[in-house]
Amino acid sequence: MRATIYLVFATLCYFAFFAVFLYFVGFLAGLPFMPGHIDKGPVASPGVAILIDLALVAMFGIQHSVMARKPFKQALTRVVPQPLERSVYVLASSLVLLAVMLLWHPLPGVVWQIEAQGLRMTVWGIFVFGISMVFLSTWLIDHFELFGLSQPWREMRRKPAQPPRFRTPLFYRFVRHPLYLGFLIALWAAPTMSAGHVLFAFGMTAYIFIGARLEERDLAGQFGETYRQYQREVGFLVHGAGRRG
Ligand SMILES: C[S@@+](CC[C@H](N)C(=O)[O-])C[C@H]1O[C@@H](n2cnc3c(N)ncnc32)[C@H](O)[C@@H]1O
Repeated sequence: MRATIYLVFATLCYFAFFAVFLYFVGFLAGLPFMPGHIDKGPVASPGVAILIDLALVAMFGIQHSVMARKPFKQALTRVVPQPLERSVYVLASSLVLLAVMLLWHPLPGVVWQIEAQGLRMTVWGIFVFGISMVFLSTWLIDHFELFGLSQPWREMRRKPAQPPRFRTPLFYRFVRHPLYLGFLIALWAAPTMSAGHVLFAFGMTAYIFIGARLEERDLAGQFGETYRQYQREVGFLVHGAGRRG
């Protein structure tokens, strides 16, 4: 019964994540039918809007970075059952991302606008490619493990917890962070780029670089020489660039 409740909770967290992820795609794309998006939302003077938006991005970065670290996970499992630790992280991340999007204050002003229809469509194609790369990368690592469903499923089937596995399929043979690369592509591939969109893209780009460095420190600790060898052979975000000697 307890294991079933865990699985139900984890499934709810998973669908919450999925809904927020879809909303994020629409937010970033500025879909006009959305109640709010990167260029539509609460109005404030530019100075106030910038401060609020920077605080939101910082909140996202801090929550992600702190909750993903081992000491926090260990502390969390003192109050949350081990099989639900990942689901709680997924739920917290989804809620924080939702808050960022709902509280986001658009900034007026266009930084660039592509006029040619063909070129606009090409940039939209690149955006879709970036989002697809994010989604596909989750499956390459282990989608259900990453989003906290495998853990309670194993508990229900009375299987032992599995240690993390290091994987390098497909994209991971060319760059160490394809999922983050997909995000970066989607953040910057905009046919019309507003000042607010640039602020969001800059903030998230900074977080991605910091987050990836922290993640690599953990991965090197977990997988030792195997990961350090991978760092020497495979580029950081671009094939052949950012290898660590
Ligand atoms: C949101 S994913 C991002 C993965 C990677 N940074 C990327 O951009 O593709 C973060 C999780 O993936 C795990 N991870 C990163 N690289 C991995 C690899 N090559 N094999 C298995 N797990 C990996 C990390 O330990 C972390 O739990």
